[in-house]
Amino acid sequence: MSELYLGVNIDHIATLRNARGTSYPDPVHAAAIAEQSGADGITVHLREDRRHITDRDVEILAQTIETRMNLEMAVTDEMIDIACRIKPAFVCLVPEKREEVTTEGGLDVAGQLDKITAAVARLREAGIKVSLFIDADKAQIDAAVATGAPYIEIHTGHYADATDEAEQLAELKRIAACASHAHDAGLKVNGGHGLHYHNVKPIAAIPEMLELNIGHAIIARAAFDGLEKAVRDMKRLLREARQGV
Ligand SMILES: CC(=O)[C@@H](O)[C@H](O)COP(=O)(O)O
Ligand SMILES: NCC(=O)COP(=O)(O)O
Repeated sequence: MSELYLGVNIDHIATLRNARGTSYPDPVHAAAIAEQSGADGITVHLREDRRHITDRDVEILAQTIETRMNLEMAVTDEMIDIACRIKPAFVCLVPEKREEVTTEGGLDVAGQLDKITAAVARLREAGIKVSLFIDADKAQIDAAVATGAPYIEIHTGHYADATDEAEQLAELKRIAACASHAHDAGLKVNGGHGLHYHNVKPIAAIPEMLELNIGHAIIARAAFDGLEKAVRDMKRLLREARQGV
C-alpha cells in the first residue's frame, strides 16, 4: 500500500496563544517543529471569526513552511480572495458556523453546486489544488466530481464521535466504501477530524486514503510529551497501520 501522509493542523496552538493575547506559542514555530518531526504538510483553518489562526499567521506561514500549506476556509469571497493572493499549495473548502465549537459536518456540495464549482474554478485558476471537506456520502462525492475539485477530505468526525463499537464500525465501513467510490471516480482522497492516537489506525488502513489531517489530538498530546514526540508518534501509527501492524 502507498505511503499515507500526515497533515498537522496547528489551529489549537493559536487557540492557546489567543487565550491570553500573547505572542506565544507561535503557530509559525509549531509548524517548523512539526515539519522537522515528520509532518508531510501543515494545515491551518482561517475562520471568518479568526478565533485561532489569524491573517498574520497565514501570511508568515506561507513564507516559512517547507513542506506545503493546506489552507482550510469557508466558501466566501473574502476567503477566496485571500487564498488567491497567498497561493497555498492546497485549499480545503469547509462549512463554517460562527456558533459552532468545531466543524460539525461536511460541506453540502450537492446543494450548492454552482457556488462551489465557481469557487473551485477561481482557486484552480490561481494554481491551487482544491479539496472539498465532505461527509462520507456518495451523493456528495458525485457532486464533488462535478465541481472539478481534484481532492476530497472525508469528514471522520462521526466515526470519532461514535458512542459504541457497533456505531464506530458502521461509520468506518461507510468511510471505507466512500473512499473506494471516490477513488474509482478519479478523486484523490484525504480524511480528517476528530482522529486521535486510539482511533486513527482503522482509518489509516483504508488503502485509498492519501493523507490524514490531524490537529486537536496532536496538540493535546504535545502539552504533555512535546510537539516533536506527538508528531513522531502519530507518524509511527500511520506507518504501522499501512504495514498491517
Ligand atoms: C475541517 C476540520 O475538521 C478541521 O480541520 C477544522 O479546522 C476544525 O475547526 P477547528 O480547528 O476550529 O476546531
Ligand atoms: N480537517 C481536519 C483537520 O485539519 C484536523 O481536525 P482535528 O484533528 O483538529 O479534529
